[in-house]
Amino acid sequence: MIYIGDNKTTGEIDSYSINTLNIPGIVLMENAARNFTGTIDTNLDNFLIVCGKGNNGGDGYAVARQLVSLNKRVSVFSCETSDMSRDCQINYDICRNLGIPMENDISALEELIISHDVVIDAVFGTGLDKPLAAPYDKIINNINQYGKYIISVDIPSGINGSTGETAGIAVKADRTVSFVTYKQGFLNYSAAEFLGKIKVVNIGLPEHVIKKFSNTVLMDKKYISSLLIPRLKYSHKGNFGHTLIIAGSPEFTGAAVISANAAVKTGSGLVTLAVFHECLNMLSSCSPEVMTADLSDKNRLLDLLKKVNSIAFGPGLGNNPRTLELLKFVLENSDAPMVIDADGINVLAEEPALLEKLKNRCILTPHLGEFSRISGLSIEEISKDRIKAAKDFSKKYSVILLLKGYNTIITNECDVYVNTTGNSSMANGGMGDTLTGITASLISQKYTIFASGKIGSFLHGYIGEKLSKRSFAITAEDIIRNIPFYQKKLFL
Ligand SMILES: NC(=O)C1=CN([C@@H]2O[C@H](COP(=O)(O)OP(=O)(O)OC[C@H]3O[C@@H](n4cnc5c(N)ncnc54)[C@H](OP(=O)(O)O)[C@@H]3O)[C@@H](O)[C@H]2O)[C@H](O)CC1
Ligand SMILES: [K+]
Repeated sequence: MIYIGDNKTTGEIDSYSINTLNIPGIVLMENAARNFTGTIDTNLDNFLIVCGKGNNGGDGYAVARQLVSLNKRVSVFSCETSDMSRDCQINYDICRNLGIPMENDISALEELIISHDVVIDAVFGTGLDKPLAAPYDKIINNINQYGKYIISVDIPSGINGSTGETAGIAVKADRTVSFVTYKQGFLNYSAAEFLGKIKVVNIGLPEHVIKKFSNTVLMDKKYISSLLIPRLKYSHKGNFGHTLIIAGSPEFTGAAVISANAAVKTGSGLVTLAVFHECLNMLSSCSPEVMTADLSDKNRLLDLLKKVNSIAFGPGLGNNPRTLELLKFVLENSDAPMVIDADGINVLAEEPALLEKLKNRCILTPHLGEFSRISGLSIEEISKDRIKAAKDFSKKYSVILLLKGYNTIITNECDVYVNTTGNSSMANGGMGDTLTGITASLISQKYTIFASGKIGSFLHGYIGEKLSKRSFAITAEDIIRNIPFYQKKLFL
């Protein structure tokens, strides 16, 4: 499992390992350097390692030695040769003793970078604490301008590991090999262009140690598979629940159809789509398994509200008083767990008092704009720290919050899960409606609301990613058609 942490987390893990576990810092550094070196393609050669004076630089010197021991050609550029951290000094001295070519004259840097095939950036890691000034601005500019292939140690130098902001300028890495945790700042969209391909490696610490300091996790296939509930041979449709989808309006019948079809394909025993009267004759593209209901028939609706196992509310309903009234009616007459999306969220933003009624029974699935409306925070405020914004909201209202976007966040007040599946081939209308249907369907099948959000977002993005290998744009219909196949794959 990959945990997410900020600069403070690295410091805490470091000091716990050193002071409580009695692992000397130099051992941690050695493990970091060895595991970093292990990720480097064995065909690469001719490395220039650019080292700062802190422990990130120390990692760099240790990597230099590791590479030399693999018979690679290695040179080192030292940004500073005084006032180094203790472990940095030790590894610097070893490099000198081994006779590794070392340079510290900034006027030689450009030529050095040009004459090497790979630059390893070990200037700053989690200790970057101020804007960059000379000579570091020049060093980083040179790396970016002349580096043919750049691998950053822990963090691209110049990026703040906690916030993802740059210190004015930052290394644009082709690869980043990060230690122990995936840095929280990497989730900030502004950091994306600097990171390249990210890999997280351990420094010899068991998972239970890392867990002490982070409750934020990057979901992977193995984790999602561990959440799945196997279907018993003798189960029948009653075991897989009844999902009620309340969605659609004359302009947006598609949203309703998509959610309902996704719920069917995800395996809900029964699915009923409840729409306004004027939409009923527009549902020809609904999968034949979907039952329909007329929202103006209050008795039928009441009956459904009492017996269904989950309710998806919102896609395509319209942001208007009729939707708000309907939401109030649903909340007053049902205790079923709910997925609230799209216009369901928009009307909640108009009447925040209603949020009280969602306590412990609801997952909200806003995109950034919807989240801004319902939380009262600006998009800029949210973007600065999406995890914190999502967690605070979830805590305040006791709801599960699934904040959609590149690196979707799912949180239940204290634990945070980040989903990295999905890509821009899925950036088209109907994707959110699909996720809503999938999530509600999972809840009906006895998954917890939290697990449904996690599995739903992973599965949805996973299908999109797989299909995008052979298709340029992926539609909601493409996703829905492939749900059962990839759901099965997750069980393997
Ligand atoms: N548990 C782990 O994950 C381990 C990580 N390791 C590596 O250690 C670094 C963090 O090392 P640290 O020494 O804390 O910090 P840095 O090396 O990133 O940088 C600190 C030095 O940089 C100077 N600094 C900071 N900002 C600037 C700036 N803008 N301009 C110039 N100089 C700057 C700072 O100087 P000060 O004067 O501010 O003190 C420090 O000298 C982590 O990223 C990993 O790579 C361990 O190796 C193993 C355990
Ligand atoms: K670095």
